[in-house]
Amino acid sequence: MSVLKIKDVSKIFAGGVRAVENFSLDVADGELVCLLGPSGSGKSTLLRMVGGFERPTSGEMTIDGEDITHVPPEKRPTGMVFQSHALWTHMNVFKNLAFGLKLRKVAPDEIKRRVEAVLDLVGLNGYGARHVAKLSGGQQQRVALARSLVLEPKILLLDEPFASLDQHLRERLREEVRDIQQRLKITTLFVTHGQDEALSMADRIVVMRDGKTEQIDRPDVVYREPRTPFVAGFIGTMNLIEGNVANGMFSKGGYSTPLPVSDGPAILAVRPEALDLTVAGEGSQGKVHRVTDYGTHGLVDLELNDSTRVKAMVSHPDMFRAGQGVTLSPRAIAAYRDGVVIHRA
Ligand SMILES: Nc1ncnc2c1ncn2[C@@H]1O[C@H](COP(=O)(O)OP(=O)(O)OP(=O)(O)O)[C@@H](O)[C@H]1O
Repeated sequence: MSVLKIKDVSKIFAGGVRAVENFSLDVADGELVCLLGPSGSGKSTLLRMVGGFERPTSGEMTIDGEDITHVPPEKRPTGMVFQSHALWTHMNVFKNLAFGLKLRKVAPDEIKRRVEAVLDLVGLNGYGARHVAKLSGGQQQRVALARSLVLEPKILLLDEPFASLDQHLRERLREEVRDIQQRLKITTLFVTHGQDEALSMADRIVVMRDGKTEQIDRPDVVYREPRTPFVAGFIGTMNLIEGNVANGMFSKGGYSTPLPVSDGPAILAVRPEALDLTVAGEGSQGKVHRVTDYGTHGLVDLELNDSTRVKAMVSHPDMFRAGQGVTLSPRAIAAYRDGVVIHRA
């Protein structure tokens, strides 16, 4: 059953910036949905509208069937964790967490119980008396998460909460947050522009571009069946080869492959891991430009005859060297025309 319903929501800022346009999404109970997209695609604006920090220009939002479109943030059953965590640095951890509960007139012993439980949940057991300013970046971000969770929101809103942390810590916190989210079964909207984050955490991903939805699907589906060339190029590494189709053959720079679609321009999409290379003298379709050995696998950068660059993942990089001619055999392809998929095999 869906808890959060966003229906035809738009936000046009003063000056005419269309940050979000006719956006609709239903989020199921306990689901974690990632809003993924490049900078400026409207992710934060959308999240802020759900949290009540920004007013939609049009459209409506409901939580458990109740219209929240114009309800102020503090009256919504949502908890938001911002990129810059905005903790009260003059207070200790306990006071940071207790503050919201006090405002809600929760009894002191109940406050103590809830704060301790949530500190335990985020791995900060015993940190209550510590001053926030004396904590590491990762610990501060855990306190920020705890401060939202202690109010037991129906919906947790996370706006790039790990953006300021180093890669290693980011990966650890990502796993911790996913664990906590699944343990509490808390419905969560998570903004990120990191595809790894979205692919590893989300039940579903919303790929956004220019304030609009490009695709809403499970991570594996977004990866394997991107609906548009934009999604194909944004998620993971993808070769997007712009060429032409004539009589059922796609060609580009000396490379050609059967493609059963009508004549005209097409973009061929092939993942590096789905492209087999064979060393060939005569009749080669491309030339090896560079080989990188990553130990577990290799990556071959090659050039088609017209200088189009293509990447292929290989299991034996030592079989290839710069300057060699190769032929290309894709094992899985998709083709796009006019921004939509026209063929998949
Ligand atoms: N208060 C504002 N006034 C005017 N324009 C704004 C305002 N806030 C955001 N915008 C514009 O709305 C668009 C969407 O911005 P938003 O911050 O939602 O994108 P985003 O996808 O979250 O980007 P990022 O990943 O960089 O945070 C951008 O063009 C931005 O410049």
